[in-house]
Amino acid sequence: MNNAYFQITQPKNEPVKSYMPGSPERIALEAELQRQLDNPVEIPIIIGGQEIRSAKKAKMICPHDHNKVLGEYYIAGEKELLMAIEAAEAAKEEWENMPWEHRATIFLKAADLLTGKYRAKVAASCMLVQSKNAFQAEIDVICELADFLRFNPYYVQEIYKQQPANTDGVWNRVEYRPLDGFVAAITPFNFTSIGGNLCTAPAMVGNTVLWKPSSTAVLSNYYFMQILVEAGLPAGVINFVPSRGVDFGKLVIGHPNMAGVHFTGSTAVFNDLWKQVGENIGQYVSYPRLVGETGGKDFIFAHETADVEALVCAMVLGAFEYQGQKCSAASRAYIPESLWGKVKDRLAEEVSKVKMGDVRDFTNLMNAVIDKSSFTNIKGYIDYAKASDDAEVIIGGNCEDSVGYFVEPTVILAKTPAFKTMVEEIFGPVLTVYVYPDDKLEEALVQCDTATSYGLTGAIFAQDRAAIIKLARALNHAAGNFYINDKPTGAVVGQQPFGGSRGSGTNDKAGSAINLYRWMSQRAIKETLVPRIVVNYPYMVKE
Ligand SMILES: NC(=O)c1ccc[n+]([C@@H]2O[C@H](COP(=O)([O-])OP(=O)(O)OC[C@H]3O[C@@H](n4cnc5c(N)ncnc54)[C@H](O)[C@@H]3O)[C@@H](O)[C@H]2O)c1
Ligand SMILES: N[C@@H](CCC=O)C(=O)O
Repeated sequence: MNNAYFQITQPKNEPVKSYMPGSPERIALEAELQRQLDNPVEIPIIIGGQEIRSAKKAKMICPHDHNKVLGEYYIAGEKELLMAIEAAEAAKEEWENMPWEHRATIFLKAADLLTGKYRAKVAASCMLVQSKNAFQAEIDVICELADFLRFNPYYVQEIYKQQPANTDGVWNRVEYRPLDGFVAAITPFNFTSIGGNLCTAPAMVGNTVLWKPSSTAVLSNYYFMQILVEAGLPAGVINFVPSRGVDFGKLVIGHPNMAGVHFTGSTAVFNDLWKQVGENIGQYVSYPRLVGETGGKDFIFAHETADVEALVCAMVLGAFEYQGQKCSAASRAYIPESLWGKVKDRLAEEVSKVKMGDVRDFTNLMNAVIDKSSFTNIKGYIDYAKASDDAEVIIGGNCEDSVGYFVEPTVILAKTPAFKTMVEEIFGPVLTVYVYPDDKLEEALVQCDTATSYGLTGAIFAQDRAAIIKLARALNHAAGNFYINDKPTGAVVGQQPFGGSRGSGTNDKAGSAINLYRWMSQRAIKETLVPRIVVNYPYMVKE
């Protein structure tokens, strides 16, 4: 065997393309959107490198035009899930023994395929099936996903370099083994990059994986799976199994060789998975690693010295980009009374300019929410606020689902800081504002810190440095991603490692070394060069 130390150079973030009218990327994307609309597809399950067609299928539609069918996908049932476990187990030995630089190359190549020849295809699929505008699709499934694929191998390399100290005559080494079993990656609808990261991060360090994508994101997730295959991912390393959550839970989560859960989604589902693991705890070969990034009730907190224009811009983009369907979306704001008049007028003015509709109209900032049940849930919160004496819907509030699942950007003014929409995650374009008296800053900070069970993202707006320090301290545990004079969304891999604590997850920071450690199991080796052969301690001599 030839040996050498290889070096992945520190990656750069994938540049975000502009999609200006007439640009090559815009022309390619528009053509691809039409091509996918005209050509419905059929998506197989992928197990052990084979395309599998089960007895059950479901339709994929455009949320902004729900009569438009993009195709169908096959649903893995009990038989297919058991096959996938077998395939992951069969692929494990060869995969974990592959030299790491060869494993890394597969993901680096996938990034280049994604940002190169498949850019338009994958971006268009994400726009159509998840109802994202061109910019939101570009930052998600192209740039962020490529960043995960390039930064994670670099972090793996930096981890593998870490070695313990030696003493005279002893060489201490640590090896970074994959986990002793397979990993279950369960992924949400809202970010294809998260789907791609959750299955590839454990695989990069030698694990094999069952990937359960969300039922409303199968199309874009599948196109990414195809890229991994083209990049050279061996059969069985990642098995693509769209399936019902309950089936996946029952068969996969409780399996004795299940070594880790890599989850992103709602807090309730993660709690349920954790309980299932607890119920099966005596059965596992190893204690499963549980990594979950979950819900949020993310805040913007303004101080009386805040720059109103910057604050309003952050409120609009933070709350309404991608229809508020980001775990990081601003969904509650605390505004001092002295600024509220101006903030309210400017907010109404900016929201009135926001256009909503089909993703093919590039002048739309907003599109549809993901599905009927999400639409009904969001509308329920808005109707609750309309009917309540403790709140007033001051902007938007209309919902219309005859063509697509459209919810207007909505602002609710809450009279109490514990009003339902100030506290519960809605996951839609609804921002609730609580106006606090300027002389009650401390109380408002305590409310912001303690009102919800979450701790994901939050932003403060202030120009006074002493105020920035005070607010940052008071909200120390309220957010795992904390922003000063910026919106609480849009974390970039390699710049703002992402994740929260409290009810928002295990804070194992997606796109960072911390996350990758969770998929490794160290073996510490002590090698003694010339072993001792005398049992007695040196002082056990006759004087
Ligand atoms: N913290 C983060 O980084 C982050 C990022 C994105 C989304 N989210 C959160 O995700 C949620 C929105 O996404 P979603 O609607 O896809 O979430 P979800 O919890 O409904 O679904 C997530 C995944 O879990 C699966 N699932 C559902 N029930 C299951 C069960 N019983 N057993 C196994 N799997 C099951 C779903 O099919 C899906 O694949 C929001 O709460 C949002 O805040 C968090
Ligand atoms: N990482 C994304 C949020 C992902 C959750 O939905 C952001 O920072 O806005």
